[in-house]
Amino acid sequence: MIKQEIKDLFLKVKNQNPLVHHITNNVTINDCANATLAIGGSPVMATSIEEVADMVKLANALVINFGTIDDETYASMVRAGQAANKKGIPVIFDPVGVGATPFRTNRAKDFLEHVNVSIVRGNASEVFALIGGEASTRGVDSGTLSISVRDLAKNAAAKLQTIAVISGELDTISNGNQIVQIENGDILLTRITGTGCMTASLIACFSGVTEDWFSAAIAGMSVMSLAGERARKAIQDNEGIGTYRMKLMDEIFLMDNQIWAEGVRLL
Ligand SMILES: Nc1ncnc2c1ncn2[C@@H]1O[C@H](COP(=O)(O)OP(=O)(O)OP(=O)(O)O)[C@@H](O)[C@H]1O
Ligand SMILES: Cc1ncsc1CCO
Ligand SMILES: [Mg+2]
Repeated sequence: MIKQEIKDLFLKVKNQNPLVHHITNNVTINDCANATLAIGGSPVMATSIEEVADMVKLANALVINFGTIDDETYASMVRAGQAANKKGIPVIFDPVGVGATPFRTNRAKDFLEHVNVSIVRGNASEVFALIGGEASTRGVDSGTLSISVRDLAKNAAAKLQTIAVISGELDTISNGNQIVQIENGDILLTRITGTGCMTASLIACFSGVTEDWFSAAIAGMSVMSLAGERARKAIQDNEGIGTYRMKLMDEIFLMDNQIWAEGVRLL
């Protein structure tokens, strides 16, 4: 059932070319723009508080990523988020590094008080920190956890009234009732920066063309993990993460409903 709905989303993205407004970090911003283009969306990255609300008026989805947050960018994020809520487009929040420093954790909590987030996408320790857990986020990378990822996804979705997407060895998506896990992935995805950030962009593309944001979240997350698995098979033994990064972008570009349906392993 969910699989058929997701299959239909690939063509919708390609036909509708959703505009995804990002306010994101300055490490992986270019990768996010290219991942958006590769799946069939249009990216725009605009940060000034003077224009973010106007840009949201044109957009089909909004990505907010805390990677290199500062006070000025944060104010723009709140303004853009509120404009997106008013318009009814999905807000995808990537709480990068939350749990690592009090500044990030406090700002993330403040953001959730001011903006209705449709989908939270993070690694396990970031999402755990977001719901008040004692997480061990190492900079922007996930640490160990004292709760199962299934419980974490379900609790986070219920507590934050959102869809929770937790990436990891098994990706876990919950809307508070249902839980879907994705078996695909490859450890090399953790050896290049921005695969999580790009996942949020992919989710935004899918959620910009449907009202079924749960399916959109599963679609975006599984495209990254399946593309990562396929990219590993596409590199030679004497090639490393430089080639892998390029192949990953190729596999996102090549992804369609058929490749997806044949390769995805949902639990
Ligand atoms: N142990 C693992 N084995 C296989 N795949 C993994 C593993 N850990 C993460 N992944 C995959 O890596 C991708 C990114 O997830 P990750 O949890 O590393 O995000 P992240 O920490 O937010 O990344 P970034 O901050 O660099 O953007 C996902 O597709 C996920 O399935
Ligand atoms: C490495 C890094 N530092 C801040 S944002 C970012 C990109 C991955 O999240
Ligand atoms: Mg991340």
